[in-house]
Amino acid sequence: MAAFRSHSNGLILRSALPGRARWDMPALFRKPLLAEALQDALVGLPGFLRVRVASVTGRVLVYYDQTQLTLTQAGTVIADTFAGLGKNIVKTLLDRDTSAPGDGTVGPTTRIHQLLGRTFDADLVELIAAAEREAETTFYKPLANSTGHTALRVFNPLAIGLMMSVALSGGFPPLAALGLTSKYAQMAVFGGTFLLGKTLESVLEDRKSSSWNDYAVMVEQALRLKTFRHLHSLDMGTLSEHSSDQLMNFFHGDIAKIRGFLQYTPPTMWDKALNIIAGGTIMMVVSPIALLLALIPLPLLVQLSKKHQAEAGENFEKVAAEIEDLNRVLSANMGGMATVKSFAAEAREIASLQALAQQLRESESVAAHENSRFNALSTYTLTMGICMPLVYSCFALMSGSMSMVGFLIQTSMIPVVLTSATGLEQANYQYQDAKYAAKRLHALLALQAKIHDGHRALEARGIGGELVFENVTFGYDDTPVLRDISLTIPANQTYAVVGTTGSGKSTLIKLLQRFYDVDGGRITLDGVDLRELHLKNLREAVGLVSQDTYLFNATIYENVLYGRPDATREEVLAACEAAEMASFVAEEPLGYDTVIGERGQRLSGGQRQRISIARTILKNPPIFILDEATSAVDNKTEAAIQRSVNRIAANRTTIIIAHRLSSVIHADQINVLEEGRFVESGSHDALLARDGVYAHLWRLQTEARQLESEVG
Ligand SMILES: Nc1ncnc2c1ncn2[C@@H]1O[C@H](COP(=O)(O)OP(=O)(O)OP(=O)(O)O)[C@@H](O)[C@H]1O
Repeated sequence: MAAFRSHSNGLILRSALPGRARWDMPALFRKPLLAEALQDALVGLPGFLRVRVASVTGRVLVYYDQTQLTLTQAGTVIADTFAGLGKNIVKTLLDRDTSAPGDGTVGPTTRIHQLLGRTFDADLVELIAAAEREAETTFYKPLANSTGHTALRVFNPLAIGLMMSVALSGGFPPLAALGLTSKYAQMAVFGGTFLLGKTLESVLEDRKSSSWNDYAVMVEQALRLKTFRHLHSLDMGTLSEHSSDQLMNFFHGDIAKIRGFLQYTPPTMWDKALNIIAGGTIMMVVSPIALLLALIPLPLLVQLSKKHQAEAGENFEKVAAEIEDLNRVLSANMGGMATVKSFAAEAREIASLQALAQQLRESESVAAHENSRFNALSTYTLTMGICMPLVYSCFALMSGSMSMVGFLIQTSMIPVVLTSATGLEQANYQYQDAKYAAKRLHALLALQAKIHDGHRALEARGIGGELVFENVTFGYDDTPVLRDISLTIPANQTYAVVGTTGSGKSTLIKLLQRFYDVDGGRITLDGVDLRELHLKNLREAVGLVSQDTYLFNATIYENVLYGRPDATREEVLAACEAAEMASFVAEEPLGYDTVIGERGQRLSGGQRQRISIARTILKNPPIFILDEATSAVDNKTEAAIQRSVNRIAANRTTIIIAHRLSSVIHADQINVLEEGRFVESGSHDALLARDGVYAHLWRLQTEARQLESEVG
């Protein structure tokens, strides 16, 4: 579709495909905060499927739903949203944006980023530019080292050509004109310069490699930090859409690929470009005809390269996706080795890995074949490029229209120029790799947290602990999980929630910690809606012990200390004592300094739970939640955990979620949840007297216990 211009609303349409359009928005150019604010405001608007606002290029890219919006409407919404950001916000963001580089003018770095963003992949350039800003680094130093190194690499073959011309002909006339007539003196000058040049070349080669490496590593670190920070800003709902393997792949795969690209491609491309410019200029001075002949195959080479890039890009995406699949299977197998073995499913797993590996091998073979075909063709084309000017120069030398000096310089420059136009495959490979990595990272960084931080601070010490669920309704998707439930938990009371599997008990706790927000109704703490509280304050106020509490591959002591990192050793040991850990810690050869393995796998379920309880005791939150913590332990451990829980619950609001009713009989109130609704509430005795759902469950469990003890 033809691009049209519309200056009236500050947007200039650059390209439009069905459902996808890109506009220039000069007001956003080099205004990262403003761009971010506009992007935040556009994401989630009706009809907007994906939005990317790039300050580096000053462009807005939108994928929109054509059934809801026309192109013109999408443009109008963008302009209106920008206008609706509010003059004060825009001014504040503008001030902050422009204050960053100093004087508010467009600096050379930004200009270069903008140019690069329009020439190369905008996602990639923007990511690198953002990382540069964060790491406070630029590519200037490595670029300067590269330039010096390449200049010397061009000069050195030139010096050899000049030495040969002095040896084979009567000397170098410009030097003779300066009074240096002796061939030996001229040779000494060129030889000395050559030696000096070579020495400097190797010094700069070292500097070039190390400065590009330092730059790439700094960008990588900044990207890693940015991604890590962003992941932590996302809510559980958004995070649960990605597997942990996918999340790890952003760090191990994508960010590492961008570093690999920066270490190799820019220095290589810059090196080659300078070689072509410097060598081409020298050839032009010596013989423009020879240069023209050398350039004849270039259009063909460009065509070949374009075709190759398109095919390589497709192959590349396919291979990358297949590697991801393969890694996912590998990682799932490594994590679930015990399950695979217990189902004797090794052969099945090996077969599925083999099938994926075979598919990957075939795709890689297609990609490699395409690469080698391109290499062979481009080398052949270049050889033709070397032959033609060489033959011409020989004729010119024989006919006397080219001097020996000119001939030797010419022949030393032809390979410099033409070899620089080849060997781009690896650089292109790295570029494609980084381009797709940047695309994935951009999609991740564009995800918006659905949970927004509140503005009210609440000191943990000042919290009373009254919790109220008021007509709360919630569903993970369209299916409701909690249906209009209401419950008041007075401060310092212990309330239990019991009910069948899937009735929504854990969901209540997730809402309480604002991992998700309620769809309807509200939850209050001391009368304040949770959505108004600072998330950090809220989560500091809640201590959760659940079956899947994460334990780190560190010592027992360090795992408990995680509850309050500034606690003293005495406080940690007191928390461990309150959690009745002494007996099992004493059996460990290194006591509290025993490393417990990944996720605490060297310990039993009951031992892990006691560490988790000690961690929460150390945290000392005003609200304590126990989610299914005793379901997987024996009676003795359950009794130990129960004693610890009673100690914690004594002076704080406590919610116990349990299947085993024996662990909740002392609760001030027991609430029975069925299909997202509270169906019974009361004390243990009151509920037994009522002879409803709870009494039925109690009888079932009591009979089961009796049977167990008789069999035992
Ligand atoms: N992240 C999620 N995404 C989608 N659905 C979910 C998610 N977590 C839970 N559910 C669904 O919500 C319902 C309630 O789950 P919840 O974990 O709250 O139940 P529960 O009462 O704690 O069950 P259990 O006693 O087995 O732990 C279930 O149907 C479950 O499948």
